[in-house]
Amino acid sequence: MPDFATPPISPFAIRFDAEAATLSPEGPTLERRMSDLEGLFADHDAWQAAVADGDPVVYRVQSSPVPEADRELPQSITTIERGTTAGECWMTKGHQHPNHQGEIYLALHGTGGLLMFDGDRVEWLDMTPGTIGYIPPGWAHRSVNVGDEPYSFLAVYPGGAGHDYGWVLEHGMGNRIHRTGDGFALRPYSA
Ligand SMILES: O=P(O)(O)OC[C@H]1O[C@](O)(CO)[C@@H](O)[C@@H]1O
Repeated sequence: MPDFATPPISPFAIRFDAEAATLSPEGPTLERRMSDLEGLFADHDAWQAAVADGDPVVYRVQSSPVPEADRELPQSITTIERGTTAGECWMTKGHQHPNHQGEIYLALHGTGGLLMFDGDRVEWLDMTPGTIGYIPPGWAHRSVNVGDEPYSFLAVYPGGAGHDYGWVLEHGMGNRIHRTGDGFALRPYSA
């Protein structure tokens, strides 16, 4: 499996294939299965049943070789499979940057959304191919697949930003995203 490069890194070109949703050269690929999303779906029994029933891959993150190290600027492509758990759309875990730094996402394929929460205000951005979603410092962020096919997006973020998953478990994300007969709906977090 490819590794991250070790700083100091010499300048290099990264081939971005938006159609194939790939970065080349490749760094590591992270796979998140249903079991990795413990405590995040509202219906714990449905989550547990999905884990028992094959523990499906919910999303994959393919990185370039640029590491998550201070002052570096890593990139990755995340692909979230289509699916729901008790009606809740499949999504990333979501995280806060512990030292509050911004980030951008560029939607590549499928239909998704970017849910952001600062502990008080909640924001939702529709993400369709070509949309850049800007995540300001201090906003926890989660991507959601609300469409009928896999949803892919490119992320570019400060390497020292970090991932605080505990913040999301403690504070929630403000809303939950449910599939409905004709699309999707944002519902209060407790629902
Ligand atoms: O870290 P999470 O919440 O599982 O989400 C994965 C996504 O977030 C990132 O860590 C960037 O914020 C990417 O690598 C990937 O797009």
